[in-house]
Amino acid sequence: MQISEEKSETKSVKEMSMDGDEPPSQYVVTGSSFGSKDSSTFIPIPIIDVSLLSSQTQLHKLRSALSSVGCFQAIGHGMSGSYLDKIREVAKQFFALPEEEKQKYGRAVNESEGYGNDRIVSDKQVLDWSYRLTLRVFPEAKRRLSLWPKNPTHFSETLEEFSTKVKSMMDYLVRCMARSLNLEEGSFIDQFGEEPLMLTRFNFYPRCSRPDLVLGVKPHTDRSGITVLLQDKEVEGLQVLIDDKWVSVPTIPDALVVNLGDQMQIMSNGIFKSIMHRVVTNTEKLRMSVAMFNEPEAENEIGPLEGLIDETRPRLYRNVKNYGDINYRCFQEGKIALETVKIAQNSDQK
Ligand SMILES: O=C(O)CCC(=O)C(=O)O
Ligand SMILES: [Fe+2]
Repeated sequence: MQISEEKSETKSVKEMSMDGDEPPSQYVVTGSSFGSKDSSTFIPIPIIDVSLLSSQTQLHKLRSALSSVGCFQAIGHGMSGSYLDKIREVAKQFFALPEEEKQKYGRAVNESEGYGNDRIVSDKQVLDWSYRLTLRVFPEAKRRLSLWPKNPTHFSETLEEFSTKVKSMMDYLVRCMARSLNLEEGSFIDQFGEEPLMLTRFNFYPRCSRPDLVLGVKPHTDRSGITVLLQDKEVEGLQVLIDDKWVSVPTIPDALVVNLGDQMQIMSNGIFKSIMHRVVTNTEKLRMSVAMFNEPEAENEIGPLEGLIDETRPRLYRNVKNYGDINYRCFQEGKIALETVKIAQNSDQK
């Protein structure tokens, strides 16, 4: 089997994109899961100024954003627009390399790190119209440097610096999230353990002739604690599900999108919401994004914080270890991971 898992007789997503081909059936999303964007209602995505999170007003805004929609656009995070452009440029240079060059970092079958398309787990799986380069950045000792591109030459150095900055932003945000709930600021961070994980994913979405049928990424929630996403500077594509409507997340060049992931939903006993999101394709322009995910150490047990459980809000989730594995198994079985760790509630407790 080929490393990329694409059969040699079939065209790659990139070739189909360039030729404007009708996408093959494996990429076509059918049924109600596709939905359509409801453009009749405008639902703004909250904007939070990270530099102001020492104030109660901004903390309140953070809590309200996370407990209603589960995402926000972060500004005032200390990374300038020109710095973020440098990251976008490195991603662009990598994806522009010839396919053989990128395949030097190809994801092996059954591995999650490296360059390639979807990991294929079932015949019925609908494929995403995208390419990704996934790399673990923390803990440092677990980096697989053989998969870190040598081309462009400053790739590793740029990724190292960016992930260090995003890590400290994430740690700060997770502390602020605890404070926004009137908890000790280390309450969530403690559950991440001594050596929390952090993963980067560079996403590349070629043009697609049928955006009405094909998604860049299917609807999902992130398995992370939180996710920080650098969007394309110009091309929109990310949509979040709010009140059953798909809402586009506007591109703000200097902002970083913060999505709450499943593990923070568990730790916050369901107060914070892990946001359902997807990426749409378009006929005109290719799109790129860089996502960073933090996660508790696999062997650390996580669970709802005691301070967030009482008679009016009973414990919603059991304690779990290695949620990443649970999430992956559920994906293979077509189950929703968060549902499998939920504690059944008596109706009189609700
Ligand atoms: O490309 C995007 O905007 C989002 C990507 C995403 O949801 C993911 O990588 O988990
Ligand atoms: Fe995501």
